[in-house]
Amino acid sequence: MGQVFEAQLIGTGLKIGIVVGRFNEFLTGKLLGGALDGLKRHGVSEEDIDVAWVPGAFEVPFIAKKMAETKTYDAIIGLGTVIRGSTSHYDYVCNEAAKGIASVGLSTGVPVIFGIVTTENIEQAIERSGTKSGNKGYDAAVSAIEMANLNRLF
Ligand SMILES: Nc1c(NC[C@H](O)[C@H](O)[C@H](O)CO)[nH]c(=O)[nH]c1=O
Ligand SMILES: CC(=O)[C@@H](O)COP(=O)(O)O
Repeated sequence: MGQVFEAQLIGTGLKIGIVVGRFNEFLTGKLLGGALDGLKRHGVSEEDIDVAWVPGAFEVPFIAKKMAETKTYDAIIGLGTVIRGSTSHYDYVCNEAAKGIASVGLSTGVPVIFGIVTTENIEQAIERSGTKSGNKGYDAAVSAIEMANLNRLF
């Protein structure tokens, strides 16, 4: 076997950008709280975390790209909550957010984490924002630390 690359979950010294959608703010605020908790518990200093609010999940990739292009962040976390309504709007917002986040990471070389909750209804969103299914913001923070450290190995 060749080398095995596996990163530590140690956030000391990492600089992290967070982009969070204001749409459904009563839930995205909880995701942001979870992300901040996850980063700080793993050693990221508060002054090394920058937060940018955008109107909704659709706009997350645009500002994530701006942040990534500064080359000052070790990883960027995109947070948002998209809840299906009665039209096709949901699909457009989710698809662009997912595609955009993936594309920013690949084009800039800075890991961008997909912390967008996409649900069929509000109950599912609440469950993933700090209640029975945990907090997807916290999970995104842990992924950001892992990817930032893994990225340094290549
Ligand atoms: N319906 C949701 C949206 N919609 C707004 C879009 O994200 C965007 O801000 C608007 O179309 C202007 O470009 N955003 C969410 O984050 N969550 C939703 O459920
Ligand atoms: C995901 C959304 O954009 C959603 O809030 C839109 O709801 P609707 O499809 O009922 O307009």
